[in-house]
Amino acid sequence: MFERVALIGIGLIGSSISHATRRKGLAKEIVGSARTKSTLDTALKLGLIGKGYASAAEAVQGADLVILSVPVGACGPLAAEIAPHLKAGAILTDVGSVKAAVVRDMAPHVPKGVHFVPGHPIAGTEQSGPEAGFAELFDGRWTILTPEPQTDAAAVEKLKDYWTALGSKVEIMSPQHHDMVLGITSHLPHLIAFNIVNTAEHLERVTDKEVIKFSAGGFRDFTRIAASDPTMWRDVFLNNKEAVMEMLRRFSDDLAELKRAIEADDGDTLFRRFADARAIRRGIIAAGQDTPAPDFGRAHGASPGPTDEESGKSK
Ligand SMILES: NC(=O)c1ccc[n+]([C@@H]2O[C@H](COP(=O)([O-])OP(=O)(O)OC[C@H]3O[C@@H](n4cnc5c(N)ncnc54)[C@H](O)[C@@H]3O)[C@@H](O)[C@H]2O)c1
Ligand SMILES: O=C(O)C(=O)C[C@]1(C(=O)O)C=C[C@@H](O)C=C1
Repeated sequence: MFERVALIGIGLIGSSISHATRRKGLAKEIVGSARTKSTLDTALKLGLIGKGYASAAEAVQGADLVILSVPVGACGPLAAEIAPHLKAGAILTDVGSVKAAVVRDMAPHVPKGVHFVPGHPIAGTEQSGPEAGFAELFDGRWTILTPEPQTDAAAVEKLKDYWTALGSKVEIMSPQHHDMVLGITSHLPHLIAFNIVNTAEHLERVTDKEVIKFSAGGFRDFTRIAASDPTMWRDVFLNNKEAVMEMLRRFSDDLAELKRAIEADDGDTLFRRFADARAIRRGIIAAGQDTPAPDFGRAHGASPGPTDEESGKSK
């Protein structure tokens, strides 16, 4: 499908794209760049890229597909850096979890003749780094593309075909709609997980370690989500502020209703709200949308990559 694919950023998503691209033979050559030499060395050692470059500007030269797989906040500065080096006719895309801010930050740098088609695979795990990726990550999952209406239709179609070949189902929507939907289905759940794990940790000091010792399935599921990369999620919340604030307002209203029901011994309201939620979960399962992607990652022996803080990277 492509002569030369350039991966800028080779963490969980970049490395999974490489695995899935090679699984289907979708590119003659995959090259890449990473921010640190150790990531680049690992990517070369694992065969994720055939050639590694010290800078993104060098990596994109001659590529007919360029994919930014970096934290959302890094997309704008990287677009500015690579813009003069992009090949005419190339497709430029990203995989960021937020779309309106990425379009705002990247689009002004994209040269005429380069087709910018923003994207977001709704598939991931709590792991990060080049060793965390696996070829099946996108199988049966959605990828959302958010091109401007005036974007070259053939370029959009080609990227759609590529994500389909990587295993995804593809849908096209506006960046703003994407950010509202993901605000409630992905961003708010992560905020709640980060918060509940921290609250429990603070409580642990009071209850002398019992919170962790006796933690059951419910809390453990939250700790998996809360193990996600802090840099990635900081950038998500800084860049999808409006939608997340709106969803938080709605969430707080619903939580206040539950709180009032508990205070008032109102069992009917509690039962109704819990039954509604249970029906939604059962509907998701019936629709076959509860796919076990995170377990694939664990089965492949993935381990959490170092956080930027742990590896001493600054932002
Ligand atoms: N993890 C998920 O579940 C998931 C799912 C879908 C989309 N995404 C999105 O994909 C993107 C990448 O996430 P990931 O999970 O692969 O993260 P990751 O931490 O595994 O990899 C990120 C890569 O970007 C590089 N990087 C970080 N800061 C950079 C900078 N300033 N300039 C250049 N390179 C930089 C890192 O060195 C690393 O190679 C993010 O935008 C994220 O929102 C993540
Ligand atoms: O399964 C997980 O670990 C994820 O959090 C994946 C998840 C999600 O919320 O569904 C996280 C962020 C992405 O942008 C897309 C997918």
